[in-house]
Amino acid sequence: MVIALFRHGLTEENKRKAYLGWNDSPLCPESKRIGTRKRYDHYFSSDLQRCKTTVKLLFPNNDLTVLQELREMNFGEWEGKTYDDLKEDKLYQKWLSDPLFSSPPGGESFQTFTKRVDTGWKFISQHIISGNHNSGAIVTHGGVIRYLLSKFAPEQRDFWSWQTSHNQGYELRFDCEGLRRGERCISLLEVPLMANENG
Ligand SMILES: Cc1cc2ncn([C@H]3O[C@H](COP(=O)(O)O)[C@@H](O)[C@H]3O)c2cc1C
Repeated sequence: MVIALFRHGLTEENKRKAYLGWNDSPLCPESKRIGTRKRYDHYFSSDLQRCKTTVKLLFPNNDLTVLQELREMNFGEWEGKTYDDLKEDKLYQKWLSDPLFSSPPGGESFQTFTKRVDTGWKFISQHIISGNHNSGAIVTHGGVIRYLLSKFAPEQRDFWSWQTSHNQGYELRFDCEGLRRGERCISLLEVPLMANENG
């Protein structure tokens, strides 16, 4: 069984390097030209528009389940702000030095974020297993992908060491029992996206 992870296309706020969690931002024109020939049995997307637009671009006309649990971490008062905007803020400095154990004001802690993503993952894995599907693809956010790779990639690496590009996804291959038991996957494959000739 394969579960693929794709990050949404580049947005205007990503370009500005602003914190973008539960706020949204339109995809840049260049990210609308991305495509893939890969196809999966079922598709899942974060409910934020940048992911819903991307899933339609990559996998048009397919069965889609939209899940709020697949959202990026909520950055609260820091949404839309950049490092330069925040660098003098004491709470921000504390979060940067210890992001797993402090949280943005009005936002989510890392623990709340990961618990929510775990709920989404459980739903997705049960959906794939009970539907006898061989594969599923998830279109979500950078932080969600990093967390899922730190938890399910064959090789144990921490959250920060994973790269999440807008131009490349990952396929995680599980055996059915391993997926059911929440174990790490058997193999991990990088899946480059390509420029869509129709774009
Ligand atoms: C713990 C944590 C620390 C982060 N630091 C930056 N981002 C990242 O989160 C967002 C990536 O989301 P998108 O894929 O929608 O562009 C970026 O705004 C970037 O700030 C983080 C995310 C998490 C979970």
